Amino acid sequence: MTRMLASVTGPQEAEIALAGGADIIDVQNPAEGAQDHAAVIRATAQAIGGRRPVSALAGDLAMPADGLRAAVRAVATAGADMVRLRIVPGEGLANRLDRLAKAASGARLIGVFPAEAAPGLSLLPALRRAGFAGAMLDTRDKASGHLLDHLGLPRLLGFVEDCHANGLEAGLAGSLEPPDVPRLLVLSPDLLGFRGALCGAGDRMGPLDLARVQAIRGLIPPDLPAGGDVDYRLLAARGYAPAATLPDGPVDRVFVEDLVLPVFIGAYARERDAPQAVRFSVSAWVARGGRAAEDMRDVFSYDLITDGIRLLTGSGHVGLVETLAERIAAMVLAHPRVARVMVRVQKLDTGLGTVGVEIERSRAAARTLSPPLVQPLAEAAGFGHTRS
Ligand SMILES: O=C[C@H](O)COP(=O)(O)O
Repeated sequence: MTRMLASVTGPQEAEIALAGGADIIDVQNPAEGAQDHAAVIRATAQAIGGRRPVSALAGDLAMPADGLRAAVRAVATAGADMVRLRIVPGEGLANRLDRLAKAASGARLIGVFPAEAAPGLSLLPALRRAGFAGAMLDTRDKASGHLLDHLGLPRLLGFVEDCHANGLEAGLAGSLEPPDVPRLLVLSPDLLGFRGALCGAGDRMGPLDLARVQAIRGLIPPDLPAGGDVDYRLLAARGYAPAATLPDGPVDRVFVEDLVLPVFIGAYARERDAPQAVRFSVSAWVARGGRAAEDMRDVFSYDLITDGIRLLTGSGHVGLVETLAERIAAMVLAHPRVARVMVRVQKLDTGLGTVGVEIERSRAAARTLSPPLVQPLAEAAGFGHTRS
């Protein structure tokens, strides 16, 4: 399950976030330098009254040890259930983790890595040993771009997997927008964090907007009730659909044409030394959700195809174009809304003209789409250990 964190400036916005369905209320002054951060946290926690967990930033891990512990204690005693600490790149950070959990007195500690710097994942085991509950990636400089501008899908998948391997929850944030949500849900993070996308005109300095909170909420499927009614429109954002929509409903062809990427591919020894240009074209015949497409919840995003290709080609050398084409087809068919897929893989640098293979694969008629519907794409496609 992925939870939605909404950053708010105080009690008033907290109520809007709550009404819009946010799972975690994060107290954060987007202008920084809040006059009395602890007082705002206390007022927000009191207003929320336990209806949702409250989170708040306490400071930087680089702060002097005594000051850091005091900041963690102040935020926790003000009522935060989750205390976020920025992790700035640098040596000796592990030494600063001592006694932080005690200072947090029961609140869950979350380390926030800046997405702009190559995140120092070697610190994850130390975070776990120090009693942290999770780690997040977030952009520190909000003018520097979106999370995905700084780190590609393979790196983000690696972050989520490394967190989980260390027993930590994994969070992702950084000027996320609605089209980012289905792409990131595929990675199965425990948390997606938002501020700018929830504010009027997408300006994180502006006031929280209920309709925008609801729009983001609608893209993140809530926990599935066991055997209860499921809103499949929500699941569609994650690429899932009820069995009833296949194979009889209307079908759209979602396509990617002529995506060219450098790929380590080929059976010759020399083809292991350098990547070569490979062109990808993919068509996916996708069951419509039974209504006209109005927003991201109604579509199977072509981003899911391009992201999957990037993840697959970033996972090491592949011997044959046929192997790569099969993996891409399996990856696309891992989305239950996809009934049929065509994959064309063309090598452009062989000196023999354009060579390659084109395959078509269909969902086996016998394959059911019964629950569990929510299965990470990365896992379903068998590339859960990729790195770039
Ligand atoms: O963790 C949540 C942050 O407040 C995200 O803020 P942002 O969406 O404006 O980057």
